[in-house]
Amino acid sequence: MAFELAFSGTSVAAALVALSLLWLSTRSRKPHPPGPKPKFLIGNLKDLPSKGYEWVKYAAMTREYASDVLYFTVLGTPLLVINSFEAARELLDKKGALYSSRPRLVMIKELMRYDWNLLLMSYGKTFVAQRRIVQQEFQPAVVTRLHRPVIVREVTALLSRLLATPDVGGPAMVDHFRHLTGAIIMMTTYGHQATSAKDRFIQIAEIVREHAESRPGFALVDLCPPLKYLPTWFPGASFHRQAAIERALSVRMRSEPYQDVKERMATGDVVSCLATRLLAQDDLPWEGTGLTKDEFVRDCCGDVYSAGADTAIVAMRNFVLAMILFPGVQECAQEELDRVVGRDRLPTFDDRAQLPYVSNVVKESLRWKAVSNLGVPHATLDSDEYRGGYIPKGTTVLANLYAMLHDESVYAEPDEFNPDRYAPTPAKPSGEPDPACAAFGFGRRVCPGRYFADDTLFLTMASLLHVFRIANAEGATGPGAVKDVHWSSGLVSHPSPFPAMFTPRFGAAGDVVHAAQL
Ligand code: HEM
Repeated sequence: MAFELAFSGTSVAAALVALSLLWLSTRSRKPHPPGPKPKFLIGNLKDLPSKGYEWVKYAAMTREYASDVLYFTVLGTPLLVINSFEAARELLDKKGALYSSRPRLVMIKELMRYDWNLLLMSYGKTFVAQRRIVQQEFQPAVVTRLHRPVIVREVTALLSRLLATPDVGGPAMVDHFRHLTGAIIMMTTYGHQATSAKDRFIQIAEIVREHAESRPGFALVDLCPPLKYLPTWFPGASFHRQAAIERALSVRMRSEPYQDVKERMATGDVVSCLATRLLAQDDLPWEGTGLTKDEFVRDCCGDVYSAGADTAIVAMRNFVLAMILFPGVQECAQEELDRVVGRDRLPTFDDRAQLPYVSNVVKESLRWKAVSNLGVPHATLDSDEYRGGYIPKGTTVLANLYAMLHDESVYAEPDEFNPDRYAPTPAKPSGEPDPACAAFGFGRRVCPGRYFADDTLFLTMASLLHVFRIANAEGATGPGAVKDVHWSSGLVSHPSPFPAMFTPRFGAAGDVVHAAQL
């Protein structure tokens, strides 16, 4: 594990004293779930997988310790890693009330003051109130009525941009998808039309999101919280300066687009969006949160971009990669689209029921490469027991979504991209399980944006497949057509950049897209 902070001998000494006390206070005589034996003071610090692909290494440890849950202590902090659907259902779903908090995360939440954000917020009144609002706003009926028209418009705009620049290098592809998801989220949340991926609000949100997302919980101050009391001038306490910069950015991220929509409301130049709807609502559950109504609405709006933009971009990039590497899948999906949609219009949401194969491509994209391999860490609100193993209060819990979505006993040949696996067979009348039951997390923290995400992914993937043949930069497809793609660690696993080419599949493709834009 790479510490992200510089630290001096003095701060290490201070940390050691604090750790000894912590170590003594957290030792338990009860047996914990299986895992490597902890060492004095540092616990299992050296046993934790590092240097990338941690999810694969945790999955391998499950075989080594013959247990689907693994227990570690890291500098006094307990950590539980869940490697199977069954254990995730037992603990995170069925005992949701116990497993629904988030870890302390000193650097991000206490020093960067990102504690206003739902994704990282610990259980409490503000969490319950904010979660209710975000959940209501992104439930299926609201997504269908309010958000689908925005998705349709922005997906059509993406097709038009790709017709103009069919050959997209890795970074350009990210920009195309960032423009798409950013424009959808900025419009649904603030009624703001983003005209490029360089939009000012998208840019600020991106910087903040990148900082918050990169391996939260693994800065030295997270592993040894008493370090946060070191004065700013103290050798090794440079994290305070870093946190101050990021704190200011985080304030801008949630304040500037919100201020902007309120100014537009004052002049009457505004379309209905999350901010206007919430501000007009009399029964918002903000009381008891310690915030004013204005601050509460501002924070609910701020939640959406930070949790929703990058996740969808990564799912889309993984899909493009799969379409290049598995051309047979691409052809089957295009055959279905030609049959159901024809070649004189674009696919719509109403077509979905007649497009089972394309719908299964969406599912398989979320399974083949999980957007968030280790999910967002949960934390226990009280002690618990699982198969005789004691799990203390305050344990950080990682759900290894990769291990669940690549479990060979659940998904045959899990590394293959095979949408047919979801089709019913005599042996498996319901097909293999829908990966949504893990890809979007668990229990009371399950992703509230999952229906919105599913709609966005369906229309984007169906439309790209309908209009374009997707290939590598030389126009080739098949195994080996893209080499050396790596996935990053962190809350979201980004693939490294790879080039792709989007070539119109039929002569009238441009006209069809143009007609849909009118
Ligand atoms: C492919 C797209 C997406 C994936 C794979 C995804 C996945 C996830 C996962 C794994 C979690 C953590 C769940 C847990 O802690 O157990 C989560 C949380 C969350 N997601 Fe998504 N998400 C996606 C898109 C979106 C979108 C579009 C939104 C916008 C509304 C959104 C909003 C949220 C929020 C607000 C949370 C925090 C919920 C909480 O902590 O209570 N997500 N998502």
